[in-house]
Amino acid sequence: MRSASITTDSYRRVRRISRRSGSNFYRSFWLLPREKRNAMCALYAFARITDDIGDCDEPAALRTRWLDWWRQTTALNLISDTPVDHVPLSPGLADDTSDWPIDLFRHAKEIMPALRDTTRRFQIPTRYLLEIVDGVLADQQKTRFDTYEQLEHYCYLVASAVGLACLHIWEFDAPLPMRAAVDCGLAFQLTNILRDISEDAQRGRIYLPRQHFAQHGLCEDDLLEPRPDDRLVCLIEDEIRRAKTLYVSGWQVWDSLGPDGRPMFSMMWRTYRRLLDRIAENPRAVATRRVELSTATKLGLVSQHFLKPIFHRLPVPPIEVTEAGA
Ligand SMILES: CC(C)=CCC/C(C)=C/CC/C(C)=C/COP(=O)(O)OP(=O)(O)O
Repeated sequence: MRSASITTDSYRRVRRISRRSGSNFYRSFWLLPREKRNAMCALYAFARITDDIGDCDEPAALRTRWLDWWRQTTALNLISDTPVDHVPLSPGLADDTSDWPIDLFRHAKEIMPALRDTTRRFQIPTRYLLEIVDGVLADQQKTRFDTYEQLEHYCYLVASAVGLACLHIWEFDAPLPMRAAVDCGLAFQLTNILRDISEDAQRGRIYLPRQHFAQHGLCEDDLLEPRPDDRLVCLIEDEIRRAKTLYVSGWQVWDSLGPDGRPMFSMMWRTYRRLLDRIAENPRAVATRRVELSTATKLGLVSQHFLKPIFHRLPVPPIEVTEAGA
């Protein structure tokens, strides 16, 4: 197959992976012009597959080997165009790649051409993509954080690095709004951690730092109690306040974006900020089950699509700032 049609086919695959993911973010991709939307699908498919390797039902040692191979494949593909079949297999990985999880080998062959095209077209530093893999790799080795700084570093890798890559696709006015982009990633990831807090705890993963549990006289096992006690609710409320402040700082990304990126950024920000509001409405509930946005809320957010011509001029709703500052 000629290289142009390999790339076209690869974009078809990443669009399908993104569409089928059911992600809260996918709807916002439609606010971008086609070339940028395709690039977002390539980035999303890459992050989705990375996450799926880390979450698959195989022993941690094996997941780590697959992630190592995935990291090396990404680096070699993006930096030196090395075909996926030529990437050496690390010791302990089965030669029969059909036994690999989630069809990893096939996925790699399918998505790398689109990812390579996207990173070159939009000059996305390879470093950000490798950082995303590093975050998921770290998650295999360490499922607890002692301090908030350690949690921040993890969130930087799995979320802020995604945001920094997005900024290259959306286009921004230099200089890169690094602090705001990092805070936005932290805000999203903290929201995600709060939403999934009970599911993750059942799977032995606790992301909120021990330092914060200790401040409330709690230990991590308290997360597994069927009836969350008031101290746990206070801990969750503290994290909600922290996340709200990060959303305000993260919103400053908007100022640096051009007209293509603003609607999508705004919708992503509003979707996850709304999710945080849902969590805040009943912090006790989130300690025992995952909270979702209602279909009506999702439809409301989608309807902003029809405001596209004026959307990029909308400022952040003042209520968000007031709430976060409170
Ligand atoms: C500057 C900037 C834009 C920063 C933010 C970067 C960003 C988009 C981070 C995503 C982190 C996150 C919570 C992913 C979950 O995705 P998912 O598809 O699993 O989400 P879902 O479970 O809510 O559907």
